[in-house]
Amino acid sequence: MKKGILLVNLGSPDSTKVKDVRKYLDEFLMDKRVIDIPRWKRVLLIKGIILNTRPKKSAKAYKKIWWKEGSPLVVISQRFTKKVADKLDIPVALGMRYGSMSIKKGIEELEKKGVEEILLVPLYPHYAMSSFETVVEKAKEVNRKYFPTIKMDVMPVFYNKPEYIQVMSKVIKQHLDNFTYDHILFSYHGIPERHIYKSDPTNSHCKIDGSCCENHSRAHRTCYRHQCFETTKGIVKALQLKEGTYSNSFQSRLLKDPWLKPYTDFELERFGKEGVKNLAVVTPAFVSDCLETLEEIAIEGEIQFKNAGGENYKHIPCLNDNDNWVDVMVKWINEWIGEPITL
Ligand SMILES: C=CC1=C(C)c2cc3[nH]c(cc4nc(cc5[nH]c(cc1n2)c(C)c5CCC(=O)O)C(CCC(=O)O)=C4C)c(C)c3C=C
Ligand SMILES: [Fe+2]
Ligand SMILES: [Fe+2]
Repeated sequence: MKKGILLVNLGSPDSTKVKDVRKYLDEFLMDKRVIDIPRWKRVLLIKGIILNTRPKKSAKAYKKIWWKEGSPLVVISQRFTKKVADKLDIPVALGMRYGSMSIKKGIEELEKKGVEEILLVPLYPHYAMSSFETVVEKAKEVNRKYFPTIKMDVMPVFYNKPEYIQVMSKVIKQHLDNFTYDHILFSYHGIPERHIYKSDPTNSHCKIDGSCCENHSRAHRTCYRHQCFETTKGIVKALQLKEGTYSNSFQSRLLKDPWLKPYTDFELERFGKEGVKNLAVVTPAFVSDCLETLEEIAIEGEIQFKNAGGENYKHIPCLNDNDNWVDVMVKWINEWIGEPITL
């Protein structure tokens, strides 16, 4: 069977125009795995309230970080895809969960090249129903509906894989060589606490307390909080970071329900007030820089920290199209080519 690879990232609006941002947010926020409330309520909330104000605010934020080639997330994902493709003998395509570069177009591209078996690679290190799961479910739906003869495998999450920890640690180390830090903040994209309970297959393990994420459980296969903590632990071990010089937080909240804590913006302010002078922030939930890292962390985060008394601030870039990261992805793909994953 002829094999091919489909890399999938989140996607961005087509431009920074309010109408394009509204179209993108409409698709994104109407996803039942992102805003997980009954459909009629989602329609009222998203189409009736959020889409009246959020697109203007988000468009303003996108304008601050947009590149002349387009959205950083899309451009970086394209560069990464090209580098991966150049190192493989099989077709590699890129699709996005939301926006015009759809998963369907990605599969079509592979089908035209005669691909009969696809490895789907969600470009998320951690499992969340609003990231990894929605990509897999969408790809399966498109697969069943439009390409029923194509076989599809899924690359699992890689939050604790030694190669990912190693490449992340190397990038962090390189960026810290010329930055003397007092503290490193590991800021992960947040999710509503409710999503953690919903993704717990045991219905009883996850309590979002001080210990559940430490106690072994099969719930951790789908526990975003546990997986984020494991990524931090792996990097801390690899870089031999000292206790008390690092911590975790969760960013990018939307709406009023409780999200995973502590919240990044509150932590940035607290650090500034409590006398941390030199702060480095790393964002391991994102493999590519995007609105949430370039605007929320690199621009707004620095302002929040310095306004509270901090002095020096550094956002460590994501893996992006780093050559070592490309090699890691190529290694994992080659392992699949040799021995397909059966889920
Ligand atoms: C309930 C809302 C949201 C959940 C849950 C959520 C989870 C989640 N998101 C990412 C990765 C990214 N999100 C990005 C942007 C973004 N996220 C939300 C909302 C939720 N995300 C919104 C509304 C937006 C759009 C911008 C805005 O209006 O704030 C991005 C950046 C996209 C870009 O174009 O650069 C990424 C990447 C993950 C990994 C995740 C769950 C773990
Ligand atoms: Fe998000
Ligand atoms: Fe837990």
